[in-house]
Amino acid sequence: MSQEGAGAGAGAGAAAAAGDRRVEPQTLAITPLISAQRKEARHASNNSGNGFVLPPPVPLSPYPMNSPNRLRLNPNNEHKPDNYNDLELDFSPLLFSSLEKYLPPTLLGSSRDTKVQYVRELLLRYTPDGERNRMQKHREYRQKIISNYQPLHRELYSMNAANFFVSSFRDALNEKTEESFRSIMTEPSPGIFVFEMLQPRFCEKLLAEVENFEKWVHETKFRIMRPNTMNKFGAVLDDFGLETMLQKLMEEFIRPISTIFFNEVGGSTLDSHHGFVVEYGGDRDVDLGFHVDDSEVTLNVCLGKHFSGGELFFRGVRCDRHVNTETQPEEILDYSHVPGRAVLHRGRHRHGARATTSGQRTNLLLWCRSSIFRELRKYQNDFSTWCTECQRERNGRLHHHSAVIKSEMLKRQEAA
Ligand SMILES: O=C(O)CCC(=O)C(=O)O
Ligand SMILES: [Fe+2]
Repeated sequence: MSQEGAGAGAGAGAAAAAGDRRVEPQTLAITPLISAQRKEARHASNNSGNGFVLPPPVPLSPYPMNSPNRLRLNPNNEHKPDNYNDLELDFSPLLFSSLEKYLPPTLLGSSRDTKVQYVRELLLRYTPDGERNRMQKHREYRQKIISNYQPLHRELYSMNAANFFVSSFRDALNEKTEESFRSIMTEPSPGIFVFEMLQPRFCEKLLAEVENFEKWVHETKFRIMRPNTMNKFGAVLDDFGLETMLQKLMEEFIRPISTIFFNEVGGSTLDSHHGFVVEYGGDRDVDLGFHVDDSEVTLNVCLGKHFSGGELFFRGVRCDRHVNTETQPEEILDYSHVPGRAVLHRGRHRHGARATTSGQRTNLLLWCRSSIFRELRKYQNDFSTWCTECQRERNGRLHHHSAVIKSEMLKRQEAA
């Protein structure tokens, strides 16, 4: 969660607390390649000034410089890329397939493994050291958990729509049309969608699995990372083996919905996620402050059990620049969780959760991200397609311009 929003106590991104294995897009910036090449060229022509040519400088990079992997400038648009979705990769599978057409021609026909290795090496070269270390540490952390923790319900670890979802949700997802989605949803406030999603049996099993994991953590005294810096309790599902299932949940179920309702924030290109549960009541967290999520689209489903309180409160969608601007009355929405029922909203829709006043509440959260959207966002400063405040500013500018034009025209008419 980003540390934003009035009164928010949120942390600087879940990545910091319980990092996502996939790398954020900023690590793929093209600029370092250009400057590195320039530096090389400068060194190559280095002359000591006394007639002797200096030996080539020792490369400071830990990566061999003899034959660095490169992409072609002109893509081969005829090439049909492989699908990498089923692989456990440290970068988004979408990156591998979309970069494939830029591979050197000799590699285009090679095995998936060869291509993965080539592209991975290339991506790692542009990943800053700190980020690379963090990724490596997190990989080791997950590996340690997965090789020691014994799951309670193995059937949860691979996607099984018939056993996980209620039939109305499955039917709508078979059709994938706006009409079919609207038929199972309500939209109590613009951009907040509510629908029945999880079967009670699935919720029970997932709750039991989380409990079992926490028991293991307690018994082994394993120090786990919490889902984000705001929640002291809860667990990252991706860290104990549920990553593949949750990635499928995002790609096959949430992305089609987001393509229709959240296209302007990368809904159709969601390619990584952070999946976790939050736990309130009893000796767990009480409430959650006002914040925005580190996601483009957030899925929040209540798993149970019995509780009172814990309402979600929403206060309008804002970009970074406008995150602390005031709420308009029409942006206020309070929502009460119901087990099995999902809420889907933009990550930038400001929200929080009120105190769970009795019983216990556990919710499944899937923060869905789009690396392409994040990359493009860096070059923009007007987000009027989704930020209400940018929209208001834009309307103000348009209004002003048309008023100026009108008065100019009047002046000219009077003068004529
Ligand atoms: O407790 C809830 O339902 C909200 C959780 C949430 O907003 C989050 O974890 O980002
Ligand atoms: Fe949130």
